Amino acid sequence: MVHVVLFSSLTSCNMASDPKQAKLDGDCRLGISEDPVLDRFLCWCKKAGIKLSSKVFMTKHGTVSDYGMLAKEDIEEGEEIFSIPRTALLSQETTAIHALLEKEKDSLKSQSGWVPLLLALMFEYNKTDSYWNPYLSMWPDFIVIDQPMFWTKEEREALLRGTGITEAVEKDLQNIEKEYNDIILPFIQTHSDLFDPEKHMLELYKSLVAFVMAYSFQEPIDDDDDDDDNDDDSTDKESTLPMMVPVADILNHVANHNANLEYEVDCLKMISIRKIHRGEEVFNTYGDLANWQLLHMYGFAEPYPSNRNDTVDVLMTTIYKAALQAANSDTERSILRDKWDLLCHLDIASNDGAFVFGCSGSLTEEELYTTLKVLCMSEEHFKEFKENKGWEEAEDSDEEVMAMSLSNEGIPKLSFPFKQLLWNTIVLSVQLYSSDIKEDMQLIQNMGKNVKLSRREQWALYVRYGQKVILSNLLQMTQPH
Ligand SMILES: C[S@@+](CC[C@H](N)C(=O)[O-])C[C@H]1O[C@@H](n2cnc3c(N)ncnc32)[C@H](O)[C@@H]1O
Repeated sequence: MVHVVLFSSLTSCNMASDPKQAKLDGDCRLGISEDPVLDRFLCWCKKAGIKLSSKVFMTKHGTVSDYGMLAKEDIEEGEEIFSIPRTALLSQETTAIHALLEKEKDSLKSQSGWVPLLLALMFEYNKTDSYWNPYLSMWPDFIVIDQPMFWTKEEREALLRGTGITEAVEKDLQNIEKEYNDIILPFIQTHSDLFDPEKHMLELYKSLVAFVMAYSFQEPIDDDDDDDDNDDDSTDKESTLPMMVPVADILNHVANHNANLEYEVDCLKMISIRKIHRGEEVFNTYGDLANWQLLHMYGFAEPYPSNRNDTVDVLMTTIYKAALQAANSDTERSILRDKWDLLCHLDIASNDGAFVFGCSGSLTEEELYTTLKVLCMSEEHFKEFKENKGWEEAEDSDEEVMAMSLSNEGIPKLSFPFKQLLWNTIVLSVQLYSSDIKEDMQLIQNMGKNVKLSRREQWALYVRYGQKVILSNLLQMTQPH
């Protein structure tokens, strides 16, 4: 059962554009705070129809990071903590320039799919009388998050080499610049009555991208709806539009979260998924994210070992490299090249893909199992495999068997050639980092004692160490006797 505890209805709200003025209009607020910017936002929330349980409050004090939400009374499992009507969501459909964005939609298509929302944010942010002003004013200039894209290249190399983040950031930076020059700049120059090209610079755009990366939401696609549509592929949605969800985006994340966002027809609701005690922070989940993904997109990582979703990516090309290194002749190397090309052709492996390992084994077991099997198979078997373009109905293509074989229980029981290849692959992967596991372990153990680290160094350490622990366990499991 859902218990709803709402603020009693208060007097009408004067949306003062001066934050200090809002303090005087305390009656209209959806809660009380000592922060005039937050007060003004709370006032806006009430007017926008957002309902907040009287058992919680928003604050910058006592949270894991800046704004967050704390419980001032115990909250039972299944209680509604707040609800947001869909009209209070900021997206390309609710911005004042939605008609223009719709008209120009073909020229605004981009790889990220974020361009219309980013333009909406740019427009609303600079419009002093924007309906969304009290919301967006919470993050002046959007300079809030310290994602690695804002670190120097040298820092990224020194702290994050081997983690997968440096490559992801390089791609992001290239895409941001390309989208800005190819799509955003021509658009704002054409619409100079709405946008000031002097104000809308690449640097602001980069901060906005970072903001959308860390604060926007994407409604999950309902698989049941797809099933109901059964055969009609034309109705299949690839993804939903990104949007800003005021109040929900105040919540911080931990893997062991205590609340979940539910998407209903008219509104979005944050519901507690277990008892939250008075004084505890209300935590949402941003997804089952590994520490490297949290640092890349949100600029933080969970302290080791609290992130149960932690994973490490092993580059697919590393397994190929390991197989080539173990080959004894040009003929063997040439067969391996054929095998690799076929795996890529069949979309089982790729030159920029990765095998993912979590705390209990492989999370990409189908790809890994097939790759191990093909790379280790005899020339005759490979000929057959090639002629069939894969296995039609091989006994061990069964998903459960593969998952079992590549779990932490299964890996030590793999055949010798599989284990040997996996071991060689992990040895090469470990070498990609700029520090070894012992150094990182000592840093973790001495943090707060004789070791003082900056925030960036700390986050990077949690990412590296978590990954190295998974790799080191894999080394033990695959150790050739
Ligand atoms: C959706 S916002 C949450 C609200 C944010 N704390 C604020 O003050 O605006 C996401 C950002 O909050 C911070 N954050 C969220 N969870 C965190 C955590 N467990 N530890 C440290 N920072 C966190 C990160 O900076 C992240 O990019």
